[in-house]
Amino acid sequence: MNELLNVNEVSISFRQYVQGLKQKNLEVITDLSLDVREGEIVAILGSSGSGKSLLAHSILGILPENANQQGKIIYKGQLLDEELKDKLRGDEIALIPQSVNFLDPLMKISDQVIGDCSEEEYPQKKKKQEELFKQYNLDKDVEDMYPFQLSGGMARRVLVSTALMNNPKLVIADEPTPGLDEKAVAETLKHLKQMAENGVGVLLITHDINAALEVANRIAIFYAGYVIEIALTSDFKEDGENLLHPYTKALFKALPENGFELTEGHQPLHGDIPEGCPYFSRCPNSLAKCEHERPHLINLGDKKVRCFQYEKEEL
Ligand SMILES: Nc1ncnc2c1ncn2[C@@H]1O[C@H](COP(=O)(O)OP(=O)(O)OP(=O)(O)O)[C@@H](O)[C@H]1O
Ligand code: NI
Repeated sequence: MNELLNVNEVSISFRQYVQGLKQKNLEVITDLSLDVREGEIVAILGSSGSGKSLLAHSILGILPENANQQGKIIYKGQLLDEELKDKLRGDEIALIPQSVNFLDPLMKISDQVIGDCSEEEYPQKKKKQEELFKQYNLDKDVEDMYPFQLSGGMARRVLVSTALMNNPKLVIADEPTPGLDEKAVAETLKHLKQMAENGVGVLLITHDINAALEVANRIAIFYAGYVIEIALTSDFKEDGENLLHPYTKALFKALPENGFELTEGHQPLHGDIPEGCPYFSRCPNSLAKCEHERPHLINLGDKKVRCFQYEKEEL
């Protein structure tokens, strides 16, 4: 599978004013690395507020003004700078937004799915929209409806159709499942799978571990703004023996089918990250150096882990 997206040591922080004119830098994402290949679903699993949407917005080039980004994002071998992001956004790189509020309440559905286009382009775009509606089970009369007339499931299918209008190569789905009933979740996940089968690379942002386990090929686990492990989804099956990081192992044990065995403590918050390994205070097998030294993301081939225990195995 060819590599599509390569996020290389990206950090995102915000300048904040504290006590008058004193500035503080609040780092939300630190040295984040991950890659997505064609036809692959990579899930990013992290708790609320861990910076998942920020990563999506950074890839799309829609970060807020006061954000500061470091590191490199490579798309198909090319540096994804602001100019290229502008060019590809909504085209080769598409977002399935977190909320159906992204739909314009005052605009007819077909017009917003098709988007701005020239008169010459219109017939072809209209044809594509009709094909997508058929594929996603949206009746012809939905075309002339307004968002308030759609059920939740229909609105989600409209968002999926909108993302697919311009045949994207990379789709970023930002928490597409919260608040949906079981059937709608299954349907959304099925759509993501279909995209991947058609060669699209999908970055699935979620805090729903079960959704990630169901469709992803690989799962990147966020902890305190770091990716602490990139695991194969199959590592979460059976007894979880193949998982590497102690946090991922704890997460696995906390799955309902494994008895909700939670570890003590909580994730350090932005701006309060210790100088050493962010998991040090909770880790059952920490080494002396973990307190003051931070491990990098150790490359073990398809899998990666940020933990000194695996240093000797690095490729
Ligand atoms: N414009 C901003 N200025 C300052 N801090 C911000 C700004 N936008 C986001 N943040 C900070 O970044 C953190 C991460 O936000 P983000 O929306 O990426 O989280 P998330 O992982 O997507 O959460 P959720 O699961 O709730 O969607 C927030 O907790 C907030 O502290
Ligand atoms: Ni979010």
